[in-house]
Amino acid sequence: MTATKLDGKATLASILDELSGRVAALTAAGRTPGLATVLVGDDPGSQSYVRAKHNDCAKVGITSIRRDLPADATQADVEKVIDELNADPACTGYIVQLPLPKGLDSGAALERMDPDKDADGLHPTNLGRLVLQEPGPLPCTPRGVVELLRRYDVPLNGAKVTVLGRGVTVGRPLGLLLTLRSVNATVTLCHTGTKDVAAELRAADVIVAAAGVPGLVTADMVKPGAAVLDVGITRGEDGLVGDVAPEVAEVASYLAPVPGGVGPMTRGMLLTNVVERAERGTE
Ligand SMILES: Nc1nc(=O)c2c([nH]1)NC[C@@H]1CN(c3ccc(C(=O)N[C@@H](CCC(=O)O)C(=O)O)cc3)C=[N+]21
Ligand SMILES: [Mg+2]
Repeated sequence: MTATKLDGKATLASILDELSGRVAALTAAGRTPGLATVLVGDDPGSQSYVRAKHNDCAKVGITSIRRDLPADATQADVEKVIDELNADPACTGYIVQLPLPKGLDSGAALERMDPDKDADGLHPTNLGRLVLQEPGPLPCTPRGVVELLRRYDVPLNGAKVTVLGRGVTVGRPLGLLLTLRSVNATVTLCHTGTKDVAAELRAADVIVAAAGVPGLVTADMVKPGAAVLDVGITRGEDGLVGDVAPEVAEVASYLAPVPGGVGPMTRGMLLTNVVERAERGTE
């Protein structure tokens, strides 16, 4: 078997195309959405992600606002920018690019955001809304995983999904999203305390690997015909490396690779969150 690629790059292009029409309608009504990014420091990876997000905004007609702070910015500097964005009517939603430089408190920064402007869905209020199955912005990477599977007609209703990793941006919220009534998957969330990860993986119809350990998932751990989504990103000497070994493509039915899989979907869901917020209006 050679897996069908779950092509996040092509899917992002479709999503941006769909969003363009919705943004045009908002703009015609005088309500152009605006996405802001808060970037602290000069980590090249973070700079490139932020640049990509602004390029996406330009493609669909979302106004983009960049707030870049130097690496030696203080917590008070960051919080001042957050307060300004909370008050700025041109900013429909925004993100604080993570991780923040050492010494800054990202939890305190996130909590200071207006939860209704949280384009990432990572504010405690929005994570709480997800637990309670109340409407709100959904975390972008988990939403990207579910949306990518939906667009390729990979069933989740009743499926056994094994997630590797319990991080706050992917694993834990993904478990919550997959178990919503509207998705209806059965989830096993594996972490460093899991006794037999290979056995949990072999039982899965869908595997989502978000451990950040290069090559962790090998072909012998995958049930033939399973769908595998790689969300691990490690910056290696020759580019990005995922958690999934390349030979997994020989046993999986579908594979979302790194790069070109879930990463671009994360960006698509960020813009979707902003457009949805603009469509709802600000009350
Ligand atoms: N507040 C916040 N929100 C985030 O959503 C957030 C963050 N902080 N910090 C860092 C992580 C990482 N992340 C990615 C987004 C897009 C790609 C992406 O588009 N990747 C492409 C190419 C990447 C490349 O070539 O460098 C791909 O996988 O094909 C990857 C990773 C969002 N993050
Ligand atoms: Mg995001």
